[in-house]
Amino acid sequence: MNQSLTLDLGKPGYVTKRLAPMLGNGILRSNGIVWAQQRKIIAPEFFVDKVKGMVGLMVESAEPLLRKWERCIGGGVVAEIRVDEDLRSVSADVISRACFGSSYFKGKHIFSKLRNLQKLMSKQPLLFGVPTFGAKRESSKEKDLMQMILEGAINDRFVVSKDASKRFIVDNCKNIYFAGHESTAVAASWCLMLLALHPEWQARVREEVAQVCREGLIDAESLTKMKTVTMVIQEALRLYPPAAFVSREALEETQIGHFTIPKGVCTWTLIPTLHRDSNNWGCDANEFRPERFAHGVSSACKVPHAYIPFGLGPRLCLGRNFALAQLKVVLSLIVSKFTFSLSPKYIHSPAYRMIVEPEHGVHILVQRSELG
Ligand code: HEM
Repeated sequence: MNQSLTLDLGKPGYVTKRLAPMLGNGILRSNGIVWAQQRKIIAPEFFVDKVKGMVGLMVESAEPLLRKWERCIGGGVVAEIRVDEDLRSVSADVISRACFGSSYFKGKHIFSKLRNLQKLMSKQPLLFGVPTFGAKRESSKEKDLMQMILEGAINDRFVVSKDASKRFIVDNCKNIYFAGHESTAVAASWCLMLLALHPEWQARVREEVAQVCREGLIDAESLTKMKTVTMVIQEALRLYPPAAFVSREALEETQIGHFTIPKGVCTWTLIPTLHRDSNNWGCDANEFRPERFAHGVSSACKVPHAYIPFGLGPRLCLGRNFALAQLKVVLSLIVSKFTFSLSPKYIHSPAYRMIVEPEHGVHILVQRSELG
């Protein structure tokens, strides 16, 4: 279903209607030719080369978290920290700086309003996902993502009037924030939970980061060398994929393989079910074993197409490279500065809401690492 190229399969009406006040007509809820056009304009801004240029700002965005945790430990040995909100702030800051050229901390009131809106909406069983946009970075000559996307929109024959390009930009700012902020933060929380539970993998990650980051410097080149970190992230996204499902509606009668899907019928792909299928992953499907990804996804399971934390096919996540880079930066910084274990306060309860999140948060006990 997800691999089908037909524009006759789209986001279901019942989902898009509810998300309309939050997402306007942006890429997440649009279908058909309107979606194809938006994708064409936005996609190039998330290509690997563009993301490489954002690693520096990802590191900058994570620094306040490191300083905060340092302060929490203070003169003591160990501090108990609930990581979720701190990771959400990092994620919001990264996306805000990268896309909108402004700092999360400056636009905090906008974020909290949008988060409240998302909290309300996540009480309804929907898909995954929250939004913002802010003022332009005053002094920077660099173009931020949104400026480039806006230029793409203005130069595009489909987005003709000034009003249409304004609408396009505002709606897609919300969409990118919605799609990227929460999901990446939650993925980072799950990674920390699993690393807290598996000190042997924490040690391996710490060792790798020390080896690949010369003088402790994390840059685009060092990220490409982080094999262990990548395996840990892949395994965390397998066990706790932030997007619980992808859904499609047949906008017209559609043929998929031997099946004829009548117009108006909705289909769902349940990602956690695929990711824990022992027929595909083996009898240890429910266990945390990052080494299964040592030779890539294709060797980790029988049917690699059933590993879809970022979806599959034409609507594959646009922010995949962005999210993976951010996760590597955040994890490698935290693991190189701190050692941590799960706090007795942690209650394991993955909640299947708009995204699969730890219902009671992730509490860890943090100490300064000897390397940090
Ligand atoms: C770990 C983090 C993330 C996960 C697990 C994730 C997951 C997904 C999934 C499963 C889809 C496909 C939805 C579908 O087929 O219906 C998707 C789409 C999308 N994602 Fe992500 N995502 C993440 C991070 C991001 C980030 C950081 C951004 C942007 C900066 C982003 C932007 C988008 C956009 C724009 C789409 C819609 C693509 C389209 O409909 O053409 N995502 N994401």
